[in-house]
Parts: sequence; structure tokens; C-alpha cells
Amino acid sequence: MRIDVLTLFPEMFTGVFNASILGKARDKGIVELSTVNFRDFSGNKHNTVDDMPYGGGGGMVLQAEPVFGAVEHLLQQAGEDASKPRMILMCPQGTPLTQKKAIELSGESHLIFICGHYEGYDERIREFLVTDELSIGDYVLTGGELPAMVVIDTVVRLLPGVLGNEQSAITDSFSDGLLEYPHYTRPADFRGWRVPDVLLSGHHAEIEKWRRLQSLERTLVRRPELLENADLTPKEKQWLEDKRKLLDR
Ligand SMILES: NC(=O)c1ccc(NCc2cccc(O)c2)nc1
Repeated sequence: MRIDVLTLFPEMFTGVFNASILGKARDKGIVELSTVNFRDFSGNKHNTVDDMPYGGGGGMVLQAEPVFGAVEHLLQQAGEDASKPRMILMCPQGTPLTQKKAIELSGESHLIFICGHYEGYDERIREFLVTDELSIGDYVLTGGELPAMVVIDTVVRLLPGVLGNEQSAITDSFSDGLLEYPHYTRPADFRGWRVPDVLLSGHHAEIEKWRRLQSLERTLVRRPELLENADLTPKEKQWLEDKRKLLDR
């Protein structure tokens, strides 16, 4: 997979692209990560990329020219036609990012992110270039860079070969639609706080059952709305009903 990020602050990505799991994925050639400073494509001698809004009012609007110029340069470099890459604009008005959306994006061959610092983008960017508008949550940040890093992190970790199989992304929270079960490791007794006996029993079927019920209970208590889309057996639905009654007392 190739990921390009259009930003005015490429230096923000150096650490994130070189450290830890993303850095290793890059070294292994599983993903190509690069930034493009769209100020280099401003098209004017002052290198400006924003201008006052037509129709008056405050604030500045990111112009279309530098963004289109940077994208066309990237497509030229990658030798692709304009239809191929997903063009993702990070903004608070975007579609909320979910694990499902991350899984969808992890199937793409080329993602281009546009990170802005403006209350407004020239609408022609949205209308003629962008394929997806994404938001990482209902809050406003100084720019789209941190949101782009979040999306890139959650997408790249899903690519084959990025996580060792011991960290499989499949058993993540949200992959089966439920929250994760509790984890324990040595020692079995820490300050008198013991690991649940079932986890020490070696009975794998019992352990799987315990973990599934813990996920269900944790989801019921913390994020009950996730249960609507979860894939539950009739027995699990009954168990949840009984649990709900207990909790509602
Ligand atoms: N929730 C998010 O994903 C998110 C994304 C970007 C951002 N700031 C830049 C920006 C960009 C566009 C319009 C705008 O109002 C602010 N803040 C939050």
C-alpha cells in the first residue's frame, strides 16, 4: 500500500512514520509512507495557499490550486489515473472513523490524505477531488494532521505482516463488534490480587467461553449500543437479557 499525506507541516509525520510499528512496516516494504507539502504547489511567488473568502466574512480559505497541483504531481509520480487512489479529507464534518471503515481502507492500494488548517476549504476540492471525508471524533483540532495519523495507524496495523500473529488484529476490540475481554499476565498473585482461576486452568474451551462472556458484559456495561450490530447466539442474547435485568436492579 502507498500512503501520501498532503500537509503544510510534513515535519509532524517524521516521528510517527519512522517509529514503532509504522516504521517497521515501512522498513519491511509493506507500506510506502510519504508527505507532500502543498505549499510547494502554491503557483504564486509568495507561496501562499489560502486567500480571503468570496462573499466576505472572516477567516481564510484553502485554495484549490495547491491541493490539485500536489495531487496531480503525486499521480504523475505513481503513474496512476485520477480515479484510482482514495482521496481522504480529514475534517470534523466527515464520516466518523470506525474499525469497519479502517478495514475497508486497508484493502485499498493507494490512499492520499489532505490535511487542512482552515475553517474552510475551497469547495472545488471537495467537489472534484475528494472521495472520502473522515472525522476521528466530534471535536475540532488545529489541523487534519493528527486525525490523518490516527487513520493511518489504524489502517496500517491491519495490513498482512505488520502485526506479528501474536498481536493479531482480528481479536481486537471492535473486530467482533464487542469490547475486549480483560487480560492478565504473570504473576498469578500480585499484592493478593489474583488472576481468575479459569485462566490458569488450561481448559481452552472454558477460557474461550469466559472471555466471550467478559466481552459481552463489558460491552453491555460500557457501550450497550454496540450490541445491536454484534453477532450473538440465542444463548448469548438470553444471557445478556438476564444480565441486563441484574444490572438494572
Ligand atoms: N475531528 C476531526 O477528524 C478533525 C479534523 C480536522 C480538524 N481540524 C482542521 C479542520 C479542517 C477542516 C475544517 C475544520 O473546521 C477544521 N479538526 C478535527
